[in-house]
Amino acid sequence: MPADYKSRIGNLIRDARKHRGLTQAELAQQLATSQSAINRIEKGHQNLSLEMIARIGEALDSEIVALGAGPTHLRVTGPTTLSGSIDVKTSKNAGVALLCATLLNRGRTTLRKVARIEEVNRLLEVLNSLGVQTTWLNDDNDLEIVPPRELDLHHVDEVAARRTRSIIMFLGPLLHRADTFELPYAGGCNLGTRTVEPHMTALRPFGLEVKATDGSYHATVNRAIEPGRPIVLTERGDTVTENALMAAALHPGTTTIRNASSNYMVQDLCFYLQKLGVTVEGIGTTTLRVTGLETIDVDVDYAPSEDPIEAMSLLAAAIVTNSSIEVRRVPIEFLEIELAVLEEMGFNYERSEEYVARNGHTRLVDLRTQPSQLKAPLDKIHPMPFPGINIDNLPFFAVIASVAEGQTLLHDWPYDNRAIYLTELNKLGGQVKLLDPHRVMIEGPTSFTGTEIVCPPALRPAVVVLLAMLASKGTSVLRSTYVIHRGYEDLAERLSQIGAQVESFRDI
Ligand SMILES: CC(=O)N[C@H]1[C@@H](OP(=O)(O)OP(=O)(O)OC[C@H]2O[C@@H](n3ccc(=O)[nH]c3=O)[C@H](O)[C@@H]2O)O[C@H](CO)[C@@H](O)[C@@H]1O
Ligand SMILES: C=C(OP(=O)(O)O)C(=O)O
Repeated sequence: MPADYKSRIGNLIRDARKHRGLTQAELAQQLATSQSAINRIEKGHQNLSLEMIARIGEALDSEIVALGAGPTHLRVTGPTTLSGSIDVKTSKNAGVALLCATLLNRGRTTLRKVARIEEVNRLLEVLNSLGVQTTWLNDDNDLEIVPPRELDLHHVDEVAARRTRSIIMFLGPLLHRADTFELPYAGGCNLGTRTVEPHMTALRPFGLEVKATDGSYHATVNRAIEPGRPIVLTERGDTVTENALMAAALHPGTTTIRNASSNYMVQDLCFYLQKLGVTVEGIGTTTLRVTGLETIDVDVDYAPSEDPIEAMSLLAAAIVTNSSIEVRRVPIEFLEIELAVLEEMGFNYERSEEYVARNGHTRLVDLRTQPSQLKAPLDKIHPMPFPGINIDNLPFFAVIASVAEGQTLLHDWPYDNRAIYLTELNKLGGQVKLLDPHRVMIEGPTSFTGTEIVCPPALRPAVVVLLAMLASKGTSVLRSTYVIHRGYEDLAERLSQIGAQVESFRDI
């Protein structure tokens, strides 16, 4: 094995091990070898058998070398200047909430222009395993969902379910369909502990009890219990609010939900529930009043709105490459604060008149970015539940701050284990210092230089690395991009259409 191959494989193994949060000694123990052997492997000083590479890949849940239909990677040549126009697609988070909500309806739901992403694919697999028929109708990604008369809750596709966090949103609708059921544990990005306790607070008033054992949630429903007073959420979480809304939608009577999230995906869900005939008042506020129905059996058509996080990603792509592009169909009401901060940092852009999204409610604009000289903001940047900087948009400020003059402090208070992935930018020449698990200090401006990086196991930080690669001099390789496909449809292809040099490949 030539030396540079050994050190490349060693680097991949070291990165994958660190992403899994393992020490060399812990990995060594799993492989029944010594810490010094792992150290030699990672330094590229050790010949490796194919069998050993496969065992390491298994221990790290990351294929180091794949054959045939293995993971996809991206090769990026930079630095790039982007040009032209790009449309924002509909959101992952509304898409998954709406798919779960179709379980409330015995009739047919048609969802328009659904984001065709892996997160949606996993949920479709789970729905199919329950007997739900789902059909992509055309190239516009319109999706038809027809539930069976009786759901088959005994053959849940566990493999698919464990790869998505959204499975947790089956609890709200399913508690009306069965007295007992089991669901596999929720998966998704590796962002630190995210407990289900807030969901229990929201759903206990509907008689739901959940015991977590053997990798599954065992749910039982006591029909004698009904919400007697307002449900007060302990966290203003998006999926928690959605679970409470879905439980309330099939509860005849009025349920009040306080400390509700008023974020974009929650609003899309509320508009869909209204189409189902459910009364929802207070949309866009933190108090929702839902008057549910005994049964719902209607054929409905709904078009979820555009994704503010994808819009932010595309703006960040333009900013980091200092490009003038038009980003169309931006849901401006969910990006206003991000834009205000960017303006403070010196970002120039033009906005079109507002127009209404296909859901008939969300306000959209087209934005034309202009090359701008950015400076660090005076204050730290931190997210808040809506209306605030979106929690999922915070990581994009890391790559934006990297091209701004001065020091920027990002405070990711909600997630215990996400800020660390932003230090991946250092491999491209960035200066991102982890101050503690929640805070990074970024020093700019940076001239990025291309290199090879394994996608961190978190969607937004992985895209942040990709965007920095667009701005990096030379060739970069981003490995194992499934995590990006969880949330973005054809991102590499769409970036290529506006001038990026990105190609997708697999190992042979
Ligand atoms: C499918 C979907 O819609 N996913 C979104 C949803 O996930 P989801 O609703 O599952 O988010 P969580 O409930 O896990 O909340 C995210 C993190 O924020 C913390 N937290 C949240 C709210 C709060 O008031 N206080 C608090 O501390 C939680 O403890 C957790 O660590 O909301 C997250 C936060 O907007 C987004 O990152 C996800 O993209
Ligand atoms: C954290 C995210 O999503 P999820 O809740 O699906 O992991 C995200 O969209 O950035």
